[in-house]
Amino acid sequence: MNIIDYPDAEMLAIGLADELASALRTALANEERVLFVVPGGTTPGPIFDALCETSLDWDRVDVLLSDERWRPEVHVRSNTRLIRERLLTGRAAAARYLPLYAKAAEPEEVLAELEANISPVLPIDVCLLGMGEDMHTASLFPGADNLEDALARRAPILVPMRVDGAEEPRVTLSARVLNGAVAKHLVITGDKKRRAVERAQHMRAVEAPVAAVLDDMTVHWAP
Ligand SMILES: O=C1O[C@H](COP(=O)(O)O)[C@@H](O)[C@H](O)[C@H]1O
Repeated sequence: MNIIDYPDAEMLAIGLADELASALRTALANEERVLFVVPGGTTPGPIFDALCETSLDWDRVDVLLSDERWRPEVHVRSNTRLIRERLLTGRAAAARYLPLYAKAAEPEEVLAELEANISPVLPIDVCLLGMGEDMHTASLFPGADNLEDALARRAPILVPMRVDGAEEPRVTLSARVLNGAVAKHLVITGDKKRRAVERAQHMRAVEAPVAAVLDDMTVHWAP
């Protein structure tokens, strides 16, 4: 992995949005449609704010989350809600959104349907991921029930994930699918996450799931 340091979160948002826009333009120059994977959580909002007014052919971009919390779109914890409010607005409103949630009590009930929607647009062209201080990325959590399936060489596209302490079930892209991306970026802020990603490089993915996606990864960090 390669780490790019920014002086603060504002510079990170501007710099990373520029880098993502440039990666999307390169992909759009070579393909009719491109697949852009984005994280949820608390970190990426300002990056989306900077990116959504960028001039590019958004109507040829498919946007997909790295993972979703099993909540209706209107719920405050829904990652889709974040994407709709902060990324799919302004010029980027022309992009096509591919949901990782469908109305059902449990993700297993609709997993095949969600996968069928994603499968034709793979592989990922540009992938942005986040990471928690516990070294989870997407919804690949240490100690989660299906982590080994999601890390397997022949993993399915989507894996439902439950972990003690999480407020709801999750659905996540598997490590195999994330690693198929042409360009991989990880965004983190703060000293704890910086130390965590550096430690993860020397750990097994079952303990530090982010380790499964660090090959050829560009990490963007600000204090
Ligand atoms: O729960 C999640 O956490 C990670 C990290 O989120 P952050 O709030 O620490 O930035 C995020 O990448 C993932 O998409 C999300 O579902």
